[in-house]
Amino acid sequence: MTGGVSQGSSSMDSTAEILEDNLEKILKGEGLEVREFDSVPEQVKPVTLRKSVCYIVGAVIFNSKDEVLMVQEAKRECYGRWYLPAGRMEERESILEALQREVKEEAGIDCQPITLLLVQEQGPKWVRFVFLAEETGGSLKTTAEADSESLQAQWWDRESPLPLRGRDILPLIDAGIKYRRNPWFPMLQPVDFPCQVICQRLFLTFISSNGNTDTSDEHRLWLLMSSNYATPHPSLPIALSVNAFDTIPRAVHRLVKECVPSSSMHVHTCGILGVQHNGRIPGKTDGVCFNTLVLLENSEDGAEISSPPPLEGDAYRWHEVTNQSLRAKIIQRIKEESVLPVHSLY
Ligand SMILES: C[C@@](O)(CCOP(=O)(O)OP(=O)(O)O)CC(=O)O
Ligand SMILES: [Mg+2]
Repeated sequence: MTGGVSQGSSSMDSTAEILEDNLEKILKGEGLEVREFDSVPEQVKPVTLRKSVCYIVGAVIFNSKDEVLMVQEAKRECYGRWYLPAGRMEERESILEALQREVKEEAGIDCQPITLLLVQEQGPKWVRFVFLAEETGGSLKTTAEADSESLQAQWWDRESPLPLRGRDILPLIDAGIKYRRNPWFPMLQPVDFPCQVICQRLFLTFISSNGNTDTSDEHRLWLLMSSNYATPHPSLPIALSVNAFDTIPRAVHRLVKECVPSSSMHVHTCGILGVQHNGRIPGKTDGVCFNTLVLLENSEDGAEISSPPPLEGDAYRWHEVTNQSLRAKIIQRIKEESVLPVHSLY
């Protein structure tokens, strides 16, 4: 969260307004600067592409006959087998530039992203950004154009037999079909914000449960806020991935464990609201900030809970969202799971 610090009641309103504006931005998939590490640069080791982090992009592209674009691999270890156009990001690339480069190199096709479809991760050492994209030009790579990137590209009807490099692409294709039939979350593109680490900005919510009623306007909703003084305004907490295997849920659980002593709480990582990356300066902006929607639930079924669990220490506090429209939006995203899925492969 950015902006000046203000004092007094009127400025309290401006603080609340700025906070609500920032929450709305995150909900819309927009980005916010990550300023939390500005005051403690020594505590944070920037990540470096292809050394401490590896990002992969993959494209699910359909033609008018609902066939999916596939490329035949030229690599020795998977020679002649078929896969989605996919590959590792290179230095100074944005995520979208990597997507378009890989599809062009491997399939000969120009493409535009429709939306991020899925993020798969095993911690910073392996993060795969899967896109639903559409063909905008170029021409299918033929065997006469075979090179080290691929042997050729073809449209696959998804039924005829095809020797695959890996069956891991089948659920990715299914996700593309499902999204085209029923876009269950708003289209989402990465946004250009520099970040030196891999972290999650937690949109961590707690919803009061008053027994059995299910009308959203009867629920109260709180967000966990950080009292981090490096940022001029109340800000959402940032969970840092601290090693190569630190997946998003692990980093989230660790932060919650730090501040919520209550053991009857279940932490549900709902999914991703936004992806912030820049990548322009190797070793300085190779990080990604995932704006992540998390729900803290009381694990005792049916318990009537009217307020969030107490917090340990003063690093965090609960902020009740009293703006009814904003509250309803947040509750709707949670109930409908209307977020970019993140599959954390342990
Ligand atoms: C890494 C994959 O998702 C496939 C994409 O990477 P490539 O092996 O095709 O890399 P490039 O040579 O850059 O195209 C498979 C995996 O196991 O991670
Ligand atoms: Mg590849």
